[in-house]
Amino acid sequence: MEMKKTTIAVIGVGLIGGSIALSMRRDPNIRVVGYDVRQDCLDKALTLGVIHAGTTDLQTAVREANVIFLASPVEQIFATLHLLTELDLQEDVIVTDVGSTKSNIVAQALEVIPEHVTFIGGHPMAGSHKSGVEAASDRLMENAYYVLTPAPGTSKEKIERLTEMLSLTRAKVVHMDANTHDQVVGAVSHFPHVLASALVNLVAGYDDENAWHARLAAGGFRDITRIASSNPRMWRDVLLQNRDHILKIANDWASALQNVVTLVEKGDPDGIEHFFKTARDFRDGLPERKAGALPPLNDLYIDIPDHPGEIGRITTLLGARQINITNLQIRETREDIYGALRITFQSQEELEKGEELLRYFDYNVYKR
Ligand SMILES: NC(=O)c1ccc[n+]([C@@H]2O[C@H](COP(=O)([O-])OP(=O)(O)OC[C@H]3O[C@@H](n4cnc5c(N)ncnc54)[C@H](O)[C@@H]3O)[C@@H](O)[C@H]2O)c1
Ligand SMILES: O=C(O)C(=O)C[C@]1(C(=O)O)C=C[C@@H](O)C=C1
Repeated sequence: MEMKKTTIAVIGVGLIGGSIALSMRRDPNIRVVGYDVRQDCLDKALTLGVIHAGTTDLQTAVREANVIFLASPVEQIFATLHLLTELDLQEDVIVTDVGSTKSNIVAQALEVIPEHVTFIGGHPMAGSHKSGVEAASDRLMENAYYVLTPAPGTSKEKIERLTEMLSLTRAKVVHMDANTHDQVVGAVSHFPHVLASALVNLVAGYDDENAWHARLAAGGFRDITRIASSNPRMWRDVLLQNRDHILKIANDWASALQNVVTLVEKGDPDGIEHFFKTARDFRDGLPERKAGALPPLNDLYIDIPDHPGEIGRITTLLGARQINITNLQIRETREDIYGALRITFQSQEELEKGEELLRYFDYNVYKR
């Protein structure tokens, strides 16, 4: 007898929705239906094999769904929650979201969602400064934390069902209340995006006066500001939704900066060194994502400009330094976007050597 398929609806088939869809597709008994306001996003998702079917009609997308993932920008998640109240849904459906903020979304969902629907807030702590389904990957969330923020009283069985389904992402699912999530993630994700963009804007102003700024911006500036290339609208929404925590963190940040200014004004070498040392010790002690239960990934992703000969140049550079690779895959080749090359190295050590080398030659490289 054929097993009944589980249907997943992904609302917003971009970077995160697409990555969820790809992970869910690991299970042959899951059928993934994508909904997006943009037909071109659905077309790309179908071409890339991210979803089984796509529609711009929300009712069609959700009618058969057992689990609905809301994966649009945060402001649109609110709008979709409202729309869902007017649609036919399965009796035991689970609705979850992937929004970067949680308190307001969870509060809104509890207010509007009908009783037969279970809402469980969610947020995968993995992503990229890139947007769109073409950047989606079934490995994006591997070994990352995936936070669920079930409201008190949520059915344990439904939480377990969603948790089991999320094991397909290979992320580590953890639970916390929405406010704790917003405070912690405000500090480790939201506010860093503010800092990165503020620093870039400051330097851009200096660069207007003296164009050497952009030219001399090397590894340090690029490392700390990578996330300033993220989607401005997404971060606009995040800041507005996490207002109180952001304001508190910004206040603490201003005091922290003032402390350094005072040390510099006083010319206090021990204080300055201590400032850098405490930061280094905490940073070096951060748990590494690769240290999960799964074997480490030796994959490196490289953005390749659409110039002839770029892939040959990359493999020649690696070969000349005897850096061994075991696999090479062109992830996306379309006229309208850059290609992304995935290189699998023989070992973690070779990956690190390759990464350093390619960064030196100005390639935009990243690990997942
Ligand atoms: N980018 C990250 O690093 C990251 C990480 C974790 C969570 N998130 C959260 O994931 C969500 C999606 O972010 P993303 O980076 O995948 O963005 P994205 O721009 O890559 O994808 C968003 C998709 O939603 C679609 N969309 C817009 N309005 C819609 C609507 N009303 N209904 C349905 N679809 C709609 C867009 O067309 C697009 O395809 C956001 O809520 C964000 O806070 C992002
Ligand atoms: O890696 C990045 O580019 C990200 O910004 C990912 C990141 C973050 O770590 O801050 C951004 C937003 C999220 O909601 C979760 C993860």
